[in-house]
Amino acid sequence: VDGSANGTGTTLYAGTTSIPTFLSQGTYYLYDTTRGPDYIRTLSANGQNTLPGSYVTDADNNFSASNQRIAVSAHTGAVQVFDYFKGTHGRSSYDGNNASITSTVSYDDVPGGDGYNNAFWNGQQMVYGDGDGRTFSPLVELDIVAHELTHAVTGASAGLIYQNESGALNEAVSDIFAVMVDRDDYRVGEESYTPGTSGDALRYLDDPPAGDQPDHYADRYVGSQDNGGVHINSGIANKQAYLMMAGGTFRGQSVQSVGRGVTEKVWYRALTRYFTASTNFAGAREGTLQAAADLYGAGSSQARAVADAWAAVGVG
Ligand SMILES: O=C(O)[C@H](CCc1ccccc1)CC1(C(=O)N[C@@H](Cc2c[nH]c3ccccc23)C(=O)O)CCCC1
Ligand SMILES: [Ca+2]
Ligand SMILES: [Ca+2]
Ligand SMILES: [Zn+2]
Repeated sequence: VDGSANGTGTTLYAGTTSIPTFLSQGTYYLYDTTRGPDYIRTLSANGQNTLPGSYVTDADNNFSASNQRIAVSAHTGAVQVFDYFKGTHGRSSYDGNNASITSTVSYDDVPGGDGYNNAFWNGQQMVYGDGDGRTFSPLVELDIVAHELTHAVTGASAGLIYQNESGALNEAVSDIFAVMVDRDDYRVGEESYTPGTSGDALRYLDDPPAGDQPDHYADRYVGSQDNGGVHINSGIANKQAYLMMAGGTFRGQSVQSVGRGVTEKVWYRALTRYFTASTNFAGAREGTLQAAADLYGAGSSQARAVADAWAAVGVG
């Protein structure tokens, strides 16, 4: 699928003269067999809640209908995130072993009513709602796809338990790699969040409080909502990563910018080699410091930036 804006897509069967037996000749699918996994594929639940749903097809490979464009967005996003983890981190799919990837769009509309206002990784595949048109338009933008597929990477590596501090770290890892893939901003959800309002986003790594999140450990949520605030306290680690990327002086602590390239390498190495299921924010500081020491040396300016950014958000 070339994923061009007008929704055309060329499904690739490179390397195979015949297509998978169950796909019909002369019909186009969002089904990519060219990157290592047996398939990266995108289907539709057609508003129902049965997964994985049915293939989204087109006769002339011009996926221009609105339902097709939604599917193309999720599909090209999945391919781009696959390419990111492979190209930048040498990871072949979310499990490092070319696991196939399935996405399903148009999940679980309210019967005769609004689209589902969320998206998720269910342990096996990515699932996207069409949104209600007020809070969200279809949640298939690149940074949300990257957020969801990163949950799969986390699940196949650190396995950070999805509650309290380890859950907030799980969430932050997904937001951090969301902004690494969707490289032109530090925000998550800006394309699909509140279609009637421009300039806002679901979350802001540069300014977590703009998304009702804390940006300092002293302000962490300690209640039981949202699995102990996993989408709330992620703001603390999100801000730490932002300060590594962009630098700045925050609450009196100066941090030297190391850029997105160093930040993504440090956080990827920490996630895949040092974080475990129960890693909390203190553990995340240790893991990112160790990763920076491995990559650049314990006394390096990069390691210093990691420590300063954690200090700025009140950890360590
Ligand atoms: O992956 C995640 O962390 C979120 C998964 C939420 C979910 C979990 C379990 C079953 C169903 C849905 C989905 C996203 C999320 O952050 N959801 C938040 C914010 C949100 C989206 N839609 C909502 C509707 C109502 C309330 C909050 C929300 C949440 O579920 O809290 C990630 C990027 C955008 C959507
Ligand atoms: Ca973004
Ligand atoms: Ca908006
Ligand atoms: Zn998440």
